[in-house]
Amino acid sequence: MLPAMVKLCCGISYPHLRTMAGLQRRAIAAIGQELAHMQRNGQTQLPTWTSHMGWQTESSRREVVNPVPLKEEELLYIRRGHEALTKALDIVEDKNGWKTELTEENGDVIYSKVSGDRKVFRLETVLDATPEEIHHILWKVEEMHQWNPSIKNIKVLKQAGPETMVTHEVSAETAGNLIGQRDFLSVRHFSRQESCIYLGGAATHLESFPPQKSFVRAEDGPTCIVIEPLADDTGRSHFTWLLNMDVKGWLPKSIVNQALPRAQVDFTRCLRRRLAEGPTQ
Ligand SMILES: CC(C)CCC[C@@H](C)[C@H]1CC[C@H]2[C@@H]3CC=C4C[C@@H](O)CC[C@]4(C)[C@H]3CC[C@]12C
Repeated sequence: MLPAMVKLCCGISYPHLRTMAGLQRRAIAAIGQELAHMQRNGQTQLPTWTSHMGWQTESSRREVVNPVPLKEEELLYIRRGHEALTKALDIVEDKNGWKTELTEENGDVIYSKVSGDRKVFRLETVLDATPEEIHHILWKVEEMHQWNPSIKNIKVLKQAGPETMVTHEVSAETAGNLIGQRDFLSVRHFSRQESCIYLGGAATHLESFPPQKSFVRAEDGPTCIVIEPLADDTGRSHFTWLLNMDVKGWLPKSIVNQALPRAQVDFTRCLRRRLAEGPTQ
């Protein structure tokens, strides 16, 4: 029944899909990835025309020996990851209403705007590394505290396929951090469209990991990082990062709205330094 429904929907929507642009395309790509997962696990068969949509995931292109079927719960996290990414891209791609918050000498520019009930920040900069190199470092979340003093510890609690994970993140209690220590429970998801890399994330819940007394649980997201290669063939990338965070606790908005763009600049400075060190095994 489900495969038949999928086929029917695909057939009806094909002409519309071909004429879509921008964000709509990305949303469709996200749905496509999910279908690709289902297909890989033998849960459904896609019609042959879908091969034109670029819906194969990186891992489905590789030879999978003994693929482990994804559980219901894992599919749920993958869906949440997609959703977070799509929502965050919606925010960054809406060009209206942004104002320049700060401009750094190294080229970082942070823009802000009010989205929903809070201010969100969009950092734009150029990094001296390829999207692959940046992604490689950012996806190894458990190593992030080694090069970034604003992070105390990150643990991967669940892996849902190769592109999605649930993580517990603890920020550090550093002198510059006016907000204080926070912990986060997030779903993190990545997707690749040609040479661009998209990292999305949002706060989530795990019954086995409720908020703890020792931390104020903050909520990150919907958030995203977009990494695109520069067109000039220099191996550099354009880096866009949407910080959309509810830090919780009782803090005046003015303090929070000063600390967040600072945290973004600090994080990016550390990322630059880490990239300059090159790959480590
Ligand atoms: C100001 C205080 C409360 C928070 C400061 C630390 C902030 C900047 C830290 C805490 C958790 C961190 C995130 C943890 C995990 C990831 C996933 C990774 O693939 C990209 C970076 C990203 C998205 C980090 C960005 C920076 C981050 C949001």
